[in-house]
Amino acid sequence: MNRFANLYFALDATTRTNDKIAAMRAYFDDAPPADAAWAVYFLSGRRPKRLLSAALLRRWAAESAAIPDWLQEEAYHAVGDSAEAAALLLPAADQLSDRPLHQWVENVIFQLREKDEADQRAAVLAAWAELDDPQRYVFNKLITGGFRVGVSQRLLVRALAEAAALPDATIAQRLMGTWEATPDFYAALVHPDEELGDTIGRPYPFFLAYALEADPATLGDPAEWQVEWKWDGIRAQLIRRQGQTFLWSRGEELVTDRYPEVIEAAAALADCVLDGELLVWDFAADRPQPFAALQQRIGRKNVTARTLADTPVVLLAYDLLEWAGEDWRERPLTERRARLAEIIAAAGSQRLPISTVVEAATWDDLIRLREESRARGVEGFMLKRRSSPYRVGRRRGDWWKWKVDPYSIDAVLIYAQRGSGRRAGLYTDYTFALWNGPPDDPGRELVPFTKAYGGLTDAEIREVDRFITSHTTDRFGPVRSVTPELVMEIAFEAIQASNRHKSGVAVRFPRILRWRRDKAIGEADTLEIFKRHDIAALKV
Ligand SMILES: Nc1ncnc2c1ncn2[C@@H]1O[C@H](COP(=O)(O)OP(=O)(O)OP(=O)(O)O)[C@@H](O)[C@H]1O
Repeated sequence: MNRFANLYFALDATTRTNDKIAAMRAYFDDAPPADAAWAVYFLSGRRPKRLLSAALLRRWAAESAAIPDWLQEEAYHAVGDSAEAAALLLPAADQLSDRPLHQWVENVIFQLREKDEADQRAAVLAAWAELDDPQRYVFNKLITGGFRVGVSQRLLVRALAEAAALPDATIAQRLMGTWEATPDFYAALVHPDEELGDTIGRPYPFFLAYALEADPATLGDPAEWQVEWKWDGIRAQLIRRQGQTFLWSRGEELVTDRYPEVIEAAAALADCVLDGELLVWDFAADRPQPFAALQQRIGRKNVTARTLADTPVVLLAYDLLEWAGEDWRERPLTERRARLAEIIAAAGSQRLPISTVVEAATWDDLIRLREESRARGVEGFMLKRRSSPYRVGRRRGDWWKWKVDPYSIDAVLIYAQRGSGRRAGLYTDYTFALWNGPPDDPGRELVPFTKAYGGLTDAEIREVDRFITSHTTDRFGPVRSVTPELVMEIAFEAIQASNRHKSGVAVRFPRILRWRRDKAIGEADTLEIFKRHDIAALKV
């Protein structure tokens, strides 16, 4: 555990890619395979679900440090993070143990699940007595489900590839799909040639895009690019091998059971692996339904006939990764696309359509066509170099996403709450409101509409924080309501009708674009603005 906590803090201490890779590499060179397997598990973003609430953890820490609740609450507000506050409050450990990571995970952490609260408390107190501050912090994060490390999958892959002296792509693929964090798994992961266990359902790593910020003309001749609509669904890989079908989402979750209509249609496919987008399709209008419709299917394991009828899902295929048992990823896109078209035509299922290629002779034509995106229910274009292979991970150069500009709106800050982590102690969590009537309506009110983050500089955040503490009008638990004075521009990607929100709408990916010091609250937008976007037409 000590070694893993050191790794965690080494990764946290630097933003330099090479230092992060070196820290992981040093860990993998040293750690026993049983520990390395768990490290790979956690570093790749897998983590146990919350086993205990943060509030319980803080209470036990306060009890064992013999401090009153109010002081514990203050400590929490000052630090802004329960795991850290608890780790800091505790008295020094009696006797440090150096039990390896895998024993902590398997014999202590996962065992908490089976215990009642009294036994959990005893186990956690016993653990704290054996751990120093950094280890306690990691332990606390793991049991409260808050463990996050600042390394991307790509860096992890590079560190493992260096440790194993293997190509990055081999490691990336061996990490895909489901696996157990066992010593055997780790040994196979870094083994020079051995294939990992059962590979029939194993997906390929997804190729990801970069956002196109430059003028598209910088990409050269449009004829070299395959242009597709950027669909707003869920990225998925459909695997058809030896009569079996597997469906993986980009989050590396096996979702085969969630979309039975797609799986049924896939029975008509010859052996192949397809990359594509899961979408709820409106067959009458021959266009996708908004993401909100798909959201109703995402978490649902129990798919009823009604659900299938109301939210019919398709896999819109856009690439071919494997054909008749052969890996096709190195072949140029044109070749993959041509074969994909044949495969889709042969399957002949409306559940397995192909992503349309948008034809245009010039970039200007494309700029004009892109204006149709919102009306078509898509997010813009994907540009794919016709000669390119299908690569691993996010690589610049061959796949660009060229999205339509986000919506933006001017809203008024009305509630605030303290943030956590780096900005603990400052009010950084804001709720914004819009007017429910036009400026000449004296009775109009501000209606809360969304939370939004990001977009402000550190100096602005401090300034807003001072404003909030000096303009608080009311408090509800940790939330303060403030005099409506500050106007900020909020961007978002899509709007949905919602009866859960007082404003009647919910927006997707809201974020602060800038502080509009030049606007008074009377100039903020009204809910009316959404009418322009015909939200009533969205089926949610
Ligand atoms: N025609 C298409 N070809 C490839 N990807 C598409 C297409 N239409 C929609 N997509 C989606 O766009 C994403 C491409 O952008 P990126 O690889 O950056 O993923 P992302 O981070 O999920 O992006 P975003 O959040 O912008 O959708 C894919 O993951 C996929 O879900």
